[in-house]
Amino acid sequence: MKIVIGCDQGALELKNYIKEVLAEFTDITVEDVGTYTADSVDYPDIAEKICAKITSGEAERGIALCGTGIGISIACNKVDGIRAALCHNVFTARMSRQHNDANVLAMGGRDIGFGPAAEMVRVWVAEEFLGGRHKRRVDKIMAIADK
Ligand SMILES: O=C(CO)[C@H](O)[C@H](O)[C@H](O)COP(=O)(O)O
Repeated sequence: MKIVIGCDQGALELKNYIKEVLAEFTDITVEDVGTYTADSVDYPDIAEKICAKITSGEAERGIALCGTGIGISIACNKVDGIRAALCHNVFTARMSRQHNDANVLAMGGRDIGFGPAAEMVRVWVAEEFLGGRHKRRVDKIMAIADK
């Protein structure tokens, strides 16, 4: 599985740490679309880069990070085909995969500590979508864009 990861200046350290966590997985490749320095950038630009990799099929999933995770998750969810979940703990990270088939995990670098973030990422990359009644609901979410 290929995962695309990106952040703004509010989550640069968290992004670099998460890349170390993802390196534990031999079956995961990571593409970092920035930002790469502490200089201020606009998180919607990063969100667009992340989502483009997913909608083009270059990456299966994404991890999107800003100070709170709020702005970048809002931006990602403007892109058709993206289901970005702003998660705060292992439970929400797990549910975002099992029930929502989230293809983007959003977190806040000024919110989540490195330890909890590592556990969330490990769970999120491993969990599968449960389908069934959840597929019906996810299908309804995705159909909203066509209305
Ligand atoms: O978008 C956000 C809030 O939803 C993020 O937290 C941003 O990282 C934050 O707004 C950036 O703030 P900064 O003061 O420009 O670093």
